[in-house]
Amino acid sequence: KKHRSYSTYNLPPGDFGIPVVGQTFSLLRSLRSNTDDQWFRARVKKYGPVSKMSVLGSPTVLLAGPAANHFIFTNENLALTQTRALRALLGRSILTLSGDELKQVRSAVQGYLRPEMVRRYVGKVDHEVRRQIKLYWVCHDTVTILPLARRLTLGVICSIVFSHEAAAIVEALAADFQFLGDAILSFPVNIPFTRFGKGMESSAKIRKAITRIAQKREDSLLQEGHAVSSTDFITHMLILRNQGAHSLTLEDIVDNVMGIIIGAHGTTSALITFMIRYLANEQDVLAQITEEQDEIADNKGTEDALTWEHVSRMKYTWKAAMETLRIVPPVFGSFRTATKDIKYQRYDIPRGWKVLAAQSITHLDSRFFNEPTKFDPSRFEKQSSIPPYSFLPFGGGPRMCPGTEFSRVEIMVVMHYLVTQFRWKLCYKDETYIKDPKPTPVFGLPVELELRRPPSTADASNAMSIQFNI
Ligand code: HEM
Repeated sequence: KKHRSYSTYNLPPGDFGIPVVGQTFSLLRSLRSNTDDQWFRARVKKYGPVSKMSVLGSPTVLLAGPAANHFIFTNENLALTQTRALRALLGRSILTLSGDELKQVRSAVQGYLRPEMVRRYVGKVDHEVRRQIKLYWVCHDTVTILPLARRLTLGVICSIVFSHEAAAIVEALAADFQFLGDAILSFPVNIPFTRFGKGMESSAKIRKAITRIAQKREDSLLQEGHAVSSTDFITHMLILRNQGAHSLTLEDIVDNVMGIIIGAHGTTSALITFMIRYLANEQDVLAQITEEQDEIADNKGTEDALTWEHVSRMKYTWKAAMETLRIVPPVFGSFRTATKDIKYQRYDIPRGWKVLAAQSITHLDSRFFNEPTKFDPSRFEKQSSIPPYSFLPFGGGPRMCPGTEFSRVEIMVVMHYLVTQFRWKLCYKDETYIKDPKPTPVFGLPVELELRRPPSTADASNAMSIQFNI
C-alpha cells in the first residue's frame, strides 16, 4: 500500500531487498565481520551517493559525502532516531526526549559539560585514572585491555556524575552497565536471559540505585540548601530545576544520569582500546607521544595531579586520538527520521523514512584523507585541510556529542599515565575486531605489560573504602 502511495515521489535508486528483512542482516553481518565500509562503498558505487534500502523494517536512505553529512546533521526535519530497545532501557533521557523538553535537557547537559566546567573535573579524572591503574594494571604481566578500559571509563564518568558514591556504584553495577549497553541494539521483547531481557533487568537495578542517590541529593538540597560536590550531575539538574530552567521529575533526572553514563562509557573505552592497539604497532607515533608526555611528567611533582594546562599541552597525543577516531570511530553511523516529506538533491525522502550517515564513507575516502588506511596523526596538523563534515566522530549540528571536551580530557589523562608508566606488546599481533556495533577486538585485546616507570606513591585508593549500601 505504502509503495503505491509513493508513485508521485522521485524516490532514490536502490532496492528494499527481501520484504521486512530488507538489508538488515546483510548490514549487521558486515558490521560483525568489520566489512561495513566495503558494504557501504559497494552501495554507493552501484547506486550513487543517495540510495534507498530497508533496515530494521524501515525504508532507509543512505547518504554519502560531506554535503550529505551536513544535510543530515543540520536539517531540522530530520529527528535523531533511537531504537525501540534504547527507549525502553533509558526512559526519558536526552537520547529519547523531543521538543521543548529536549531543548531544556540539552542545554542543561551542555552546560554541565562545557569547557569551563570540564576544566574543574580534571583533578577527579586524574584521581580515578591513577586509582584504577594502581589497582588493575600495575603488577600484572598480561592484561586484557577492553574490559579494563570499560571499567576505567565507567569509573571516570561516575566519579564526576556522582562524586563520593562513585566507587561503590562501579563495584556493584559495572556488569549491569555492560548488559544495558549491550541491549541497545537488541530485539525489544522482554524475555528473561535474552540480551534485551538482561538489559531491562540491569536497567531496573541501576535505576533503583541512582534513584536512592537522587533522593538523598534532593533531601540535602531542601534541608541543608547546599550542593554535595561541585561536579555532581544530579545536584546540577536539581538546582537548574529550582531556577526554572527545566521541569524534569526526579525520575527523568535519573534517566538522564543513565543516558550520560551510557553515552560516555562505551565510546571512550573503545577509543582507549584502539589507541593502545595502534600505539603497539606504531613505534614512531608512540615515541612522539612519549616525548610529549615525559616532558609534562618531568615538570610536575610525581604526586601532583594533572591540570587543565597540562592537558592543553598534549597536542600530539590528541592528534593520535583523532586519527584513531577517524579509522575506528566508536559510533559507526547516525540514523535520523524524516518528520515530514523532504528533498535531498533531486530525490524525495518521504515522512517517516529513516536516513543514515555512515562515518567510514568520508573518514576512509582518499579524496579527503590521503592514504586513508594509514595511521598518521600528522594529517591533523593542518585542520583546515580537512573539508568540513568529512570528519565527524562526534556527529555534528544541534545533536553533536556534548561530551567531546570531556572525552579529550579523559583520554589525555589516561594516555599520560599509560604511556609514561608502561610499554605493551599485543598478545595476538593480528587480532581482528568486529562492530557490535561498537568496535570490539575479538579477544578483548590482551597485551603483555612492562613497567616503564613506577607509579607515584600517592595513595588514591581511599575512594575504595567508601561504603554505600546499594
Ligand atoms: C570518544 C568518545 C565519544 C564519541 C566518539 C562520541 C560520539 C557521539 C556521537 C557520534 C553522538 C551523536 C550521535 C548522532 O548524532 O546520531 C554522540 C551523542 C551523545 N554523546 Fe557522545 N561520544 C563520545 C563521548 C561522550 C562522553 C564522554 C559523553 C558524556 C560525558 C557523551 C555523551 C553523549 C550524549 C548525552 C549524546 C546524545 C546527545 C543528544 O542526543 O543530543 N559522549 N556521541
